Amino acid sequence: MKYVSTRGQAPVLSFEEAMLTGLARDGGLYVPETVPTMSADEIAGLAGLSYEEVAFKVMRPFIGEEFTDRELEACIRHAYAGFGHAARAPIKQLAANHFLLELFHGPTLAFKDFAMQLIGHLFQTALEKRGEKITIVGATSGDTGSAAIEAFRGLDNVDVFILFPHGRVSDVQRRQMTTPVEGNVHALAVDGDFDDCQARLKDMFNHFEFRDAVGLAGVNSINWARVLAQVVYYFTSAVSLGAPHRKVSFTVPTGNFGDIFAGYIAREMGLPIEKLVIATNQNDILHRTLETGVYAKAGVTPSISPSMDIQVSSNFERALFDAYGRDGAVVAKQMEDLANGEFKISQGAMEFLREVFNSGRASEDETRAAIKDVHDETGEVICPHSAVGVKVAKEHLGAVPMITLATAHPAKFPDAVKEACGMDAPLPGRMSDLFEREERVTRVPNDLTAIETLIHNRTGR
Ligand SMILES: Cc1ncc(COP(=O)(O)O)c(C=O)c1O
Ligand SMILES: N[C@@H](CCOP(=O)(O)O)C(=O)O
Repeated sequence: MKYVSTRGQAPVLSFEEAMLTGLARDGGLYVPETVPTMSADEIAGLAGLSYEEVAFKVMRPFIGEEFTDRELEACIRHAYAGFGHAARAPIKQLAANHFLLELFHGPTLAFKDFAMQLIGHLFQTALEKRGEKITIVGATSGDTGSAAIEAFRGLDNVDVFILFPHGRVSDVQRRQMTTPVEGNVHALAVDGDFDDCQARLKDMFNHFEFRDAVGLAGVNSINWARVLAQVVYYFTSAVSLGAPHRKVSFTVPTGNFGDIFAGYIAREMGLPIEKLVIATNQNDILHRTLETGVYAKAGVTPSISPSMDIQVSSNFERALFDAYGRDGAVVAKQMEDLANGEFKISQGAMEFLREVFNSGRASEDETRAAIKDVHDETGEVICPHSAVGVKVAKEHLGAVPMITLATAHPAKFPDAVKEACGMDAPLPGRMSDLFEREERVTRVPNDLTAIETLIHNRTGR
């Protein structure tokens, strides 16, 4: 299996190379040259298998010979062993035709653990064989950072630097990043928003002298391996509701477009998904784009679902690449236009996107109302991101079962949850002393040179 860049100018890589490389050297994102498919019989054969067994069958065709079957099996087994639910991604019924896919039973209580725990083990396996040391830099609006730190803390051959927007993540999210004691973990609070953090990260990847000196690697959904690991729960949940004999739809709370793009890949592989619904909060650039055909930045407004406070939605580039018939030059031009604030998508590409994706948005009040309604109707307490999903999903319910992704545990956002439905959302016992632990964080300006200098100094590279 080979991987190509969405901008068409970077070297074609293997899975392992693409995983260790992160952002392509032409600024694009790696995608598989062709997407392997599964027949209806193969999908039907997933019924009754464990999450780990499905993960192996779904991911194996994307992963080259650099990982043996044994190595891949071991990585998958270790990745999910620490999850707090035997099913890993259990499903709950909310209404007759509406289901909630709980993706928050991993160690840091958000869906990011599904991919991050796995790539932690894949990176380790690859780096040990190669005898290499790397510097991971991640940008986070709250959840990717804690999941990355959890997956890579204490490793000798990895330093991990996480850029998060100062004052714009929840207290629980911040403390998950700032309280680990391991010396290879560096939490950096940036004076800016998530888009600034992600832009500085991409600047570092595009600064080849720095990139090569520190051995830069990325674990944001820039990294194809992150997206791949997220494809698995689309299969487990759809099959548990009767796929491939029965179609399903998904609503996905969306920010950086990685999670819903994983659903798109599942659909391309042959999973019978009728609708993939993009659910945005008040930072609704993706919903507006689907409606108008113009991707226009409008500034980020902080919300009660802070992990989705994003305007530059990185993985949308992967969808555009397919929408434009895999023409990297067109994608590169659109991304160049975005630097000036917006780009217009062609009619043909919009038809492609609208064929696959639906969309909706939830205001702050609608998000709070969805938390309350779900609690009143089912007794479940959900997080604000999941509530954005539920609100939008309800507008798209039909004959086909709808699965809404519950992307984080409510305990990560206790204030918003309490205000919305009056319920406390306590942290699980193993984290109950989170607010007594000492924080270690460095405040940094939104400035490439300052951040690169800090990383040079801390790593000695
Ligand atoms: C809790 C939560 N929900 C939803 C999202 C959106 O996911 P994506 O960025 O993959 O669209 C994120 C992060 O982005 C998140 O942390
Ligand atoms: N919501 C994310 C933003 C980064 O997303 P990623 O999937 O590209 O890593 C976060 O919590 O950090």
